[in-house]
Amino acid sequence: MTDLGLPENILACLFDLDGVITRTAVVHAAAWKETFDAFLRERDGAGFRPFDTDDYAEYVDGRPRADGVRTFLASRAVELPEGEPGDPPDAPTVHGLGNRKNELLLERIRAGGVDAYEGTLRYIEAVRTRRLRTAVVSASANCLDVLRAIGAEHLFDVRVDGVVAAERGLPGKPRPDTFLAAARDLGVPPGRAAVFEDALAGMDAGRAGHFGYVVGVDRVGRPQALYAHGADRVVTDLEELLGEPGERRPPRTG
Ligand SMILES: O=P(O)(O)OC[C@H]1O[C@@H](O)[C@H](O)[C@@H](O)[C@@H]1O
Repeated sequence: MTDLGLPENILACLFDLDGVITRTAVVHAAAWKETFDAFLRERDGAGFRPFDTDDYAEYVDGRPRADGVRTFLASRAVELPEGEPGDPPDAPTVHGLGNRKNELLLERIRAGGVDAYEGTLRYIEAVRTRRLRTAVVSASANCLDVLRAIGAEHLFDVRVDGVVAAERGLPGKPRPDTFLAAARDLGVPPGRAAVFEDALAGMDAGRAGHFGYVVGVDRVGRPQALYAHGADRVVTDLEELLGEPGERRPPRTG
């Protein structure tokens, strides 16, 4: 292992955004809850079953926007027409619900700003100092704006986000294609790239792509779920990985 807590053969690090680099996973989750609860209340009346944190983790977190809508609604045996990407936010369609959520997300981001995980930024700086290559791999179409909000876009050699994936026709997480595309763009085989993810769908993508190492970032106290979905190692903050073997080395003499 290196002093980055990674196997020696790793040449590139592929970072998820929401929940790994920025404290935005909870903002997405809150916008989804408001969207789905309003939809379910209107459909099922006051006794509706609310969207909860398990629903978010299992059906929405890490997936592209429209896939999140489809996967959650399917879990409740609800079918909606697809509609069009430009549907208004009150349209009872997959894209309408997705657009409603995006409005609520952007309102929340405008009001509260975006915070980074400082430990992740320090880790990425250390990775780059050691001349490993870096990519951000996010399902979010808002990825570039969020990175710009924290002034971190220069930390990544490659970006494969919701916009890039749509342009290239890449299926999102839990499929491995966006991570594989990032590794390819960096010129590194998957077996020599490490994936850093907080979402179960992202873990599944890391496992399906046969990446060299998969780090689960546990922000919500569910390490077992991350291991069950393929993590090689689970940390609560990336800074835990810094300097690990170094700490165990005996002090130099002479
Ligand atoms: O709606 P956006 O910004 O394109 O994001 C898509 C998805 O991006 C993922 O990073 C989030 O975990 C999901 O909650 C979100 O739905």
